[in-house]
Amino acid sequence: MSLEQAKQVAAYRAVDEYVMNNSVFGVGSGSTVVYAVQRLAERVETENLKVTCVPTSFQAKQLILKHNLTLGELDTNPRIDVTIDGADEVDANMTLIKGGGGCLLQEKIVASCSNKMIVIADYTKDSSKLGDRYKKGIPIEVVPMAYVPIKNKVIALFGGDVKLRSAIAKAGPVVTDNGNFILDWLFTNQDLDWDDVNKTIKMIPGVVETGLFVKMCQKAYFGQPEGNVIERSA
Ligand SMILES: O=C(CO)[C@H](O)[C@H](O)COP(=O)(O)O
Repeated sequence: MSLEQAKQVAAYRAVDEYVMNNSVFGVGSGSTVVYAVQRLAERVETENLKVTCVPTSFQAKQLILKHNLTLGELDTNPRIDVTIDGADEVDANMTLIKGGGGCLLQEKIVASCSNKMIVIADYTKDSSKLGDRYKKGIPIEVVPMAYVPIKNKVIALFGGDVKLRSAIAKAGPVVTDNGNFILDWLFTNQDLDWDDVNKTIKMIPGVVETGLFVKMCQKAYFGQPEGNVIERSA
C-alpha cells in the first residue's frame, strides 16, 4: 500500500467516526486532509448531512469550495465540534509538530476553538520523541521585521539552529496566509519540556505562533502500510 493510501485510510476512518450531522467541522491543511474533505463530501451527499466547515488555511477554504461544502468562519461559528488535521510528527505524549505546510497559525486557532482535535497521518509521522522522524525542525511563524532577533534568541535559549524558510516557486522567503515568515528551528535536544518551550518562544516579541501543539489533540489515526489504522489517544 502506498503512502497516499495510508493517508486515505486514516482520513476516512476519522471522518466516519467523528463527523456528525448538524455539526461544525474544522478543516485542517495539508495533503492528508484532502482525503478527509473528499470523504466528508461523499457522506454529505449520501447521508444528506448538514455540516458547516471552518477552514484553517487558503488551501482548506479552496477544498471546501471545490466540494460544494458549506463554508463557515469563526465569527459565526466560534465553537467547533471537531477539527480533523494532519501533522508532521506525533510523539508518544500526543505532542505535535505542525506547520510543515506553513498553516500553523490558523490551524492552532481553529484547534483551540474545537471540542476535539483529531490528527490523521500516515505511519511515517508516528514517533516516540519529537525529532525521531521529522527532521525539518519546529516551525515558528514570525513578523517579518523580527526574524533575525527571534532566530538569535531561540538559539541562545534552546540551542540548535534556525533557518528562514525559503519559497520554492518564488525567490525569497515563504510568506504565510497571514503575511508572515516561517522560521524552522532545528532543535538538537529531544528531551525538552515542550509545553515550557512553546510558552517561552511565544513570549519573544514578534513571534506569532509556534508549530508545537501541546495537549491539544485527543486522538491520532495513523494509516499503516498494510492498510489498517493504528489509533492513539491522549
Ligand atoms: O501542519 C500542516 C500544515 O501547516 C500539515 O497538517 C502537516 O504539514 C501535515 O501535512 P501532510 O498531511 O501533507 O503530511
